[in-house]
Amino acid sequence: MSLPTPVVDEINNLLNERLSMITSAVPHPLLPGEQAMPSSTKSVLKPLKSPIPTGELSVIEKSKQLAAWTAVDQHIRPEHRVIGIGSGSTVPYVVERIVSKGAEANKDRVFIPTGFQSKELIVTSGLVLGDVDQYPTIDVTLDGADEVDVELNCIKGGGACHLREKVIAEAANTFVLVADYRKNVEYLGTNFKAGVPIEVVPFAYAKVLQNLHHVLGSPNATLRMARAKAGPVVSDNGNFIIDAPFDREVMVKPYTIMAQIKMLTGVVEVGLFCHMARAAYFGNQDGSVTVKWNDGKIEQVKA
Ligand SMILES: O=C[C@H](O)[C@H](O)[C@H](O)COP(=O)(O)O
Repeated sequence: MSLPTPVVDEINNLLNERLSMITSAVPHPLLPGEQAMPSSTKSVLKPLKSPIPTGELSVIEKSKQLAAWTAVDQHIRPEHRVIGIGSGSTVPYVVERIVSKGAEANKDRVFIPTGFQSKELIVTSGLVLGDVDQYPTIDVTLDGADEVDVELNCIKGGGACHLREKVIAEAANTFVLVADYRKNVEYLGTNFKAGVPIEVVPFAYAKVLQNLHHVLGSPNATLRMARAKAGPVVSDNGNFIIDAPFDREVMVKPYTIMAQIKMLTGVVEVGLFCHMARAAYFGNQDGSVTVKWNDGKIEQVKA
């Protein structure tokens, strides 16, 4: 049964009137049970804040900044939504560059930290914080390194963050390293003499040390001690860190020694990242950036 034409017209007029009120944002009396709309539905973007204090940078800091800025410009694309933020002294420049793109560019993005330091960087810059358990797939992760060899294997963990860093690196479709020129070496252990950082559960540290000394050939492996606290460094995961130096003939095959260390019971993670990085960016003293790719290509980028 159809309604008479005057009734249909009446209903249509009422609907059109109500629609024009809504679209022209004219407030209308509330219906029973209806809630008032917020006065504006437009989200207000808070300004972001750079983590880098203003002032002149030393040559090394400038090199870190160049590497970080170039890597951000080349690897964070507008469509990227989930970004991993690594740890160390080069990463603040990564965040600085991301922040410089503005609140609008970053408003739909979430940033995944590799530890306490990067979490603080993300939060204090005004970026949105997420975690890898919410975002197990990351578009791109940018991180520092203690040293990087010709095949882009690297030592990480100088700041005891390598367990989370490896998880965030593995979760990323693209993992990119940023560092200054001192980290660009032929084989690992060239300038970084402290050894391979190894995160161990506290209960097992003495046994792991014994194995490193007598089985794996690192007689000088030591438990990392804290500087402003009595006792050992405790990682963000509540574990201890051992630093294990190895001879050159061992370090030229980092994957082999990484696998051997990882097999020791009590070891949580080893600070050797092998065959993981897509590219490594090294800022140079002359203001250029050396970019090494995982296919062996090397580029020089002028600032
Ligand atoms: O645990 C710390 C991390 O692996 C760092 O990314 C690494 O130590 C490099 O740090 P930096 O950029 O300060 O040399």
